[in-house]
Amino acid sequence: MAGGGIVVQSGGRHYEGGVNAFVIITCLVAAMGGLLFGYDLGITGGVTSMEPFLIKFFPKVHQQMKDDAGSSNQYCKFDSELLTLFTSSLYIAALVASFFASVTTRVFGRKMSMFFGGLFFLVGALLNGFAMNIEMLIIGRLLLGFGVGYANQSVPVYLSEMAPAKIRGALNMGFQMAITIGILVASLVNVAMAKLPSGNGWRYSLGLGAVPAVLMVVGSLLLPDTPNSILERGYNEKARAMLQKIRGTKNVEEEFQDLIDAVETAKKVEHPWKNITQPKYRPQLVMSTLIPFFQQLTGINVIMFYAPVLYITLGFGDEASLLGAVISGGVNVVATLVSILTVDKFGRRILFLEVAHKCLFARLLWEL
Ligand SMILES: OC[C@H]1O[C@](O)(CO)[C@@H](O)[C@@H]1O
Repeated sequence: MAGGGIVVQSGGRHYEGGVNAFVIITCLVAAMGGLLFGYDLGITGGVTSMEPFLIKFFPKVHQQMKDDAGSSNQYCKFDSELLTLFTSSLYIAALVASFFASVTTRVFGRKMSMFFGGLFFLVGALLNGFAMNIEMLIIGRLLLGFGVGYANQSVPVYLSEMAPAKIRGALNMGFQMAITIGILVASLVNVAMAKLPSGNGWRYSLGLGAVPAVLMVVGSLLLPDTPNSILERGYNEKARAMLQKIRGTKNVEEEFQDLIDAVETAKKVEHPWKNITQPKYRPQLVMSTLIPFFQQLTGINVIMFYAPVLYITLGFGDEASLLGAVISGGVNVVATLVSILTVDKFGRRILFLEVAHKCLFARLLWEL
């Protein structure tokens, strides 16, 4: 979901400059972007399985659950379009926002997009945490979706452009790692909050997302725009000065020249959409669209969104279903870590083929 950034590949060259304060704050803000995406994916399943939440906003669903309590038919206990709209409006809003976010990211820079992303996350979390009615819940959730759209466009591009070449790959994978940690943290928060005797646990679960959102807003204000983005907008000298600043050295000529070459090459492409549909680019087009498409179509987000609800409909108790979500989230974190640690050893292709087989096997098992 990148926002059209220009990333220079070092091609084995060793540019000067390493990890410094800019890179560290970049990682922090990026981590918050990933964490918030994961947190908002993972939080609603647990919240919608909390009784006080259902009683307040979805009394009919709660009543239906009570009525069905003794029945062996566990199917469709949570059959409410409004309830599923609350959860899935996140992705609908993210989809819409990503169109605007790509323009903001290109025209106003990555920093601006990250700032907006953080702001959407913040207001969305507050609205949800203080929700008095369903409207506040859904509007809050839509704003969180806008946050996802903006953060997913800008953060990976920002990371790629700020990171020194030698740690660029690792940092990019760190974004996915942060997503999975966010999902796991959400499920742990739900386990703790469901136990609050006040019955207000759902408010804390939904509202706690405001904490990383504040860090993201403040962090993105502290961060500079990337040299690539400044260059793209035509300010060459400013871009060079910024590159020197973030790399902590005056000796950046080689990297700067590569950036200029990349921008020039990008400018020469007159009809990018027409070009990409040419037969010679078919493999790139197919891979860049169908791989993420099918990755989402594996149904992973049914698990991430609804794990506790799924476990409840399978007959688990309230606490066991929240713990089930912790286990799914934990496996997701471990699997991501294993792939980060092994990707360079085995190569992307082997890992990809191995994962495809596992997904197929798991789907077959599920259908049975
Ligand atoms: O780790 C799984 C998670 O990662 C994503 O695919 C994002 O890259 C989410 O859609 C999913 O919930």
